[in-house]
Amino acid sequence: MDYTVLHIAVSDDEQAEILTAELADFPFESFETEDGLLKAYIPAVRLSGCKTDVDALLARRGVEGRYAVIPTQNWNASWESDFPPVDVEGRLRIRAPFHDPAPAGEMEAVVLPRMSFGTGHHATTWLMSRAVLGLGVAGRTGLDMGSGTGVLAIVAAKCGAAHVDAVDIDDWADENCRENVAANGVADRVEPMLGDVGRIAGRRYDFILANINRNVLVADMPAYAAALVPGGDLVMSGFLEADTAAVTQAAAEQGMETVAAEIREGWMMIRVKKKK
Ligand SMILES: C[S@@+](CC[C@H](N)C(=O)[O-])C[C@H]1O[C@@H](n2cnc3c(N)ncnc32)[C@H](O)[C@@H]1O
Repeated sequence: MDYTVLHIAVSDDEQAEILTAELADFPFESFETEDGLLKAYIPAVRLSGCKTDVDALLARRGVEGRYAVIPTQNWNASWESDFPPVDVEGRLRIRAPFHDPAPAGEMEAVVLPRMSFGTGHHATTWLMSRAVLGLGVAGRTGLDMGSGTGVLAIVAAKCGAAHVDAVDIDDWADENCRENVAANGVADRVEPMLGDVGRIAGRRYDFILANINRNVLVADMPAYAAALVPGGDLVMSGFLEADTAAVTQAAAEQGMETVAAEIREGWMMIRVKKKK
């Protein structure tokens, strides 16, 4: 698959973070910032459907973007050289199949090298993964909304969750999630589903994981609250510190109180609980 990379010159990390958060509303799958340059990667076939809106966003923000096509390449080789396994406090290793297995006693999630979000290298995935480790999901039923590679659903299943629905709006992410769920031997407990919040109508969950973005989280909050059992946990990330109030307020309006909040590299993770 060909990818297009959008290059944007940024003045500082804060500007890079704001642009990243806004571009994450489009089907960009991966971001990196290096030497004052933000690079945002999108499957070439998906750019035409959003290029006008992306260009309008760049104009609003007063920055210029340069697009370049990256021909299909061996992402396996690229990952092997570029990405070490991700360590979550010695308790979880998120790795590709070509990395060494985790030491005995350490949990691992194997993510096949593709361009969908959720390799563990992004601060939000790291925060969410660590939250899952401490959530007490064993025997409970959960939802991973915006599942990307499926990494959070896989970690939840490996922590003993009875069943996890893994929902993503992106057909390519859904396909990648299916591969990863099978590769991790959790296909009996993780059910990948293509779609958006409409897919969870009528379903009930003990916990919900949602690493998406501020706008989707706020818009879908009533559906999350309706699907959560009383006393259930909703863990969210994908938004910046400045957006915390908007997300916690939307949760409070649906009868969910904030019980934990953490920040990593400017990105937030909060856990809210539905009142009993
Ligand atoms: C930031 S990634 C998170 C991936 C993974 N859960 C993780 O923690 O690394 C967000 C994912 O949400 C998906 N997404 C975006 N909008 C969505 C929506 N309205 N409903 C479901 N999924 C959505 C994207 O396709 C993307 O795979």
